[in-house]
Amino acid sequence: MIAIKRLSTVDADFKAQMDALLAFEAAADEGIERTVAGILADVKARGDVAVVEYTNKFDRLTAGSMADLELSKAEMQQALDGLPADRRAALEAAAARVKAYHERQKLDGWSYTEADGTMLGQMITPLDRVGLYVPGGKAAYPSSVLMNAIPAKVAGVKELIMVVPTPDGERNQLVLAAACLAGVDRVFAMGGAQAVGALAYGTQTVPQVDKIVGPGNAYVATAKRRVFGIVGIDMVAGPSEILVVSDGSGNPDWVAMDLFSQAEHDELAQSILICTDAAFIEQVQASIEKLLPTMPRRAVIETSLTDRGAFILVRDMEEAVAIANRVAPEHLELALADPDPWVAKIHHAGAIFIGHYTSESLGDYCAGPNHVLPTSGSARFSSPLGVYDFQKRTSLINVSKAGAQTLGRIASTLAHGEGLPAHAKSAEFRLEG
Ligand SMILES: NC(=O)c1ccc[n+]([C@@H]2O[C@H](COP(=O)([O-])OP(=O)(O)OC[C@H]3O[C@@H](n4cnc5c(N)ncnc54)[C@H](O)[C@@H]3O)[C@@H](O)[C@H]2O)c1
Ligand SMILES: N[C@H](CO)Cc1c[nH]c[nH+]1
Ligand SMILES: [Zn+2]
Repeated sequence: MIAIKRLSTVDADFKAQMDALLAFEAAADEGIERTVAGILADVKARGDVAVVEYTNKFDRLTAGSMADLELSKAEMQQALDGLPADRRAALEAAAARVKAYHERQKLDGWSYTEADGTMLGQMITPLDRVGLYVPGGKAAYPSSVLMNAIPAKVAGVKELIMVVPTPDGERNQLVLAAACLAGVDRVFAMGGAQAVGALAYGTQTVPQVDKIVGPGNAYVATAKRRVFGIVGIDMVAGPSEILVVSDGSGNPDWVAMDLFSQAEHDELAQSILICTDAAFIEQVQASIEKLLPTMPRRAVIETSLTDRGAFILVRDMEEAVAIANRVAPEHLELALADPDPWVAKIHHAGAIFIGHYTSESLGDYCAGPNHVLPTSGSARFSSPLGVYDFQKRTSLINVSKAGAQTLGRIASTLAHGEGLPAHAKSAEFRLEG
């Protein structure tokens, strides 16, 4: 039997068990921190040479220089042109849906003018150049190309630099086709902390970007955290997570497969079922036993489920919702007979999948919302990747002569209060009489 942790809210030590289940924080692991710090320092010091060395080592390549790692526009176009018709149609359909959703997110500037003629406002500008991290270690992610690039394009970012690891030199054609379709400007076949370092510091070949976005494993998430400040980052989007809230309605096979769908990403992924019905938990366990042997990625799924998965039995839906908010999962499925009343009670989740027909996997590919989502509880303070991540706000202030009289007096008084006389004088010089 696959040994998945069993928790129940009636257990005396339930809170401690929950803390242990969630305490695991791969991106903060000391060993990973040390490795990533070393790689970043080396990339900063030696640029291209270090990036090529680490890429050869971790992705088992034999690149002689950075030129060997940059993909040409022609190669991307060939990948798009060479796609089988069904794949191209699926890619285009997903891209169109993602674009339509994200176009609604675009922020517009605004301004207003006061009675004395003073104008105040906010101007929105796109970022100049962004780095898109597309994961590629354990699986290939053409969908992540679309999720990263389309909102950047909608925002009007001028230059998109994509990095993607190509283990053993395997260049995934769907990934390249997606990059071509989405209008990515340059693509480098590199990943991990070395790719994040190259984008953050710039190298002889890789241009320094203003912001790095996109999901990745614990090395990528740790590297993004460490370069924050030199460049912007979107969020901590690490190993995938799913939390299914069930009332015992629905099909246990569907729930089992939904748990697998995130577990198959990574041994460090986390799949949790919260259920009000003990008998249904047993049915899901039986479905897991039945379905797991059929899964090509069963080894990854089994490790993820046994190391990080859990079944949590709750007394009622109020408890289920409270625990879901405590977990703040990347993906939350409400596998309920009547889900709608519970949606507004969820305050912390990257994305909510409502009702039995909304499998999380539809959101991964083509529903429209972004699949780059906050993990490790960071949905408490972070949002899905969106157009707003690629836009900046700048304040606009145009004070009229009359406005300078009113504001000048207020500013002068406060500046004297702060002991900053130059500030006071600068305002007072503009006062009349
Ligand atoms: N949160 C989200 O929105 C989201 C979306 C898609 C995928 N994901 C997650 O992204 C992750 C993708 O991970 P992946 O591994 O497939 O690809 P990845 O591209 O994130 O990582 C691969 C790279 O990690 C580096 N690396 C691996 N082992 C290393 C080591 N021992 N030392 C130093 N560097 C090392 C290598 O440079 C390698 O190229 C998964 O955890 C998946 O769940 C998250
Ligand atoms: N579930 C991932 C986000 O955690 C996204 C993805 C891409 N492909 C399949 N799944
Ligand atoms: Zn997924």
